[in-house]
Amino acid sequence: MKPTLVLVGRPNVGKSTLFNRLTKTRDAIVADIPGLTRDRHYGHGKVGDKPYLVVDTGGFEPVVKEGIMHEMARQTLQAVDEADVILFMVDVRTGCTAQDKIIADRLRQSGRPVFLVVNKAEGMRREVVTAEFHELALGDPLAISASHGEGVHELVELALESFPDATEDESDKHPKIAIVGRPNVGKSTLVNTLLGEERVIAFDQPGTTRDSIYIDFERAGKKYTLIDTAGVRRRGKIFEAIEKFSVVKTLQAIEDANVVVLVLDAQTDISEQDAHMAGFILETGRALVVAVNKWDDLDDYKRDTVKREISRKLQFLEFAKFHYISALKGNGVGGLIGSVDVAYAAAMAKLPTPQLTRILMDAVTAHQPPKSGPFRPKPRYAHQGGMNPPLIVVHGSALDKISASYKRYLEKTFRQAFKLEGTPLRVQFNVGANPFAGRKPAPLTENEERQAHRKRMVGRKLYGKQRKKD
Ligand SMILES: Nc1nc2c(ncn2[C@@H]2O[C@H](COP(=O)(O)OP(=O)(O)OP(=O)(O)O)[C@@H](O)[C@H]2O)c(=O)[nH]1
Ligand SMILES: Nc1nc2c(ncn2[C@@H]2O[C@H](COP(=O)(O)OP(=O)(O)OP(=O)(O)O)[C@@H](O)[C@H]2O)c(=O)[nH]1
Repeated sequence: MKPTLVLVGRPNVGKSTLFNRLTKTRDAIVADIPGLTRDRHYGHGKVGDKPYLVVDTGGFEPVVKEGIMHEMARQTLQAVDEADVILFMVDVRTGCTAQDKIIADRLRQSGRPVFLVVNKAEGMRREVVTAEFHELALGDPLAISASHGEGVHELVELALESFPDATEDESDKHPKIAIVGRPNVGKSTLVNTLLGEERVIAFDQPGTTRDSIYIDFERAGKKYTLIDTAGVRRRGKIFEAIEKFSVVKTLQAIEDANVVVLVLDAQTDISEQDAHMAGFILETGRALVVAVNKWDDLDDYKRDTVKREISRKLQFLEFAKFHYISALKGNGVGGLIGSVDVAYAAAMAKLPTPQLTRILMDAVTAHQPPKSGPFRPKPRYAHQGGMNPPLIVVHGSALDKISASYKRYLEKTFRQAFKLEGTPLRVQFNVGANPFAGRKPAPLTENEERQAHRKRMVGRKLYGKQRKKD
């Protein structure tokens, strides 16, 4: 198990900035707006040979009794309880505040190891920076600058001193799932239901989930990593910067995932935004499972209407499996994960060249590519060019003359033959010079040999008949 560092502190002390530096990602939204980091935020990092996990918590306002701030405080406390090391951040520019003292008390009670981190101390003398924070009684304050990177490496080394070096064992061969969708469709509820605990704040207010978070979990003995994302929202005046960021983050999460779960809301119309997001998923080539959520509360008539609307507007997602679920009640969630497994397996499938070539040749025998002018395209063999999405590269001559419909025919044939469900599939034609020119052709399989022989015999007979006639 990797040690977990948890970043705690008032809003705006620089937790997201430090988080980014520790994980070397742009995962957290950094902006000068208090309370922006609204969710727990998980990342991986490494110092020397020691890997660690980092958790960024929302701004800790322990005195708030209700509403989202209260909810965040609850989440923070949960993270604190799970921490191996707590990095308690304070801000030298605001000095030691009453709130810092309340948090310090709470952290002392937790009994976890706490390092007191004084941030925004770039270019300042250490003694000056740390003096006033001794009163928090959490040991020697450590001065850093998260944004300039000063003192950060030393801080992490110190924090991880008592943890052993890594023995590289964790294999990453499990699905990374991004849960995406418009605000309020029920992403957080779905994540909660999947995890069986209230790890992500679910709130009835658009834009509750502002940052993406990465969560490892196990279900039925299988490992998964879940990426929960901020919803894509319409432009508003005040939060425009944040919204833009959220869109980017959704897109990044899709890129980062193997399998995307697109959540739709059955109780509102399929919007352009839904379709745009679906289009983007398709473009990235990620495997996809669609969750039509809030299926409870709908009568049969409405269900019919929704299904019809979906098949009309999202026709281009026909490769994906659709699940009609209630994240709130937990209905259909098991089946959804089943489809994630299937889609992941398809996205990562290994397609051996001999098998691909055989399927290709059978397809060509059954139905030849139509002539284009004087040319008849002649596919000869195929190999796999990539995964997630599976890419099949077809070689042969005059392949640039292959029609779109013939391409679709080949796609369909490969998809069926390898049972590739839930993932886009790309077929590409190599129209460049034939790398096998001048070489011996690939050896035929036994079956192909037999078929070729039969064809030759038939040809000879026909030719014989023709000659007799002549
Ligand atoms: N001068 C200086 N500014 C910093 C430093 N670290 C962070 N900041 C700035 O402080 C502001 C808040 O930083 P964030 O990382 O968003 O703070 P946070 O604690 O995650 O805030 P919440 O998301 O509100 O909880 C941003 O404007 C940062 O650029 C630093 O080391 N020096
Ligand atoms: N009836 C019904 N309501 C649901 C279901 N799933 C979620 N909701 C409700 O929909 C609202 C929004 O749910 P969230 O999980 O916060 O939605 P989200 O997509 O994470 O929203 P953002 O954080 O804004 O992006 C909440 O009031 C949920 O209780 C469901 O299956 N059925």
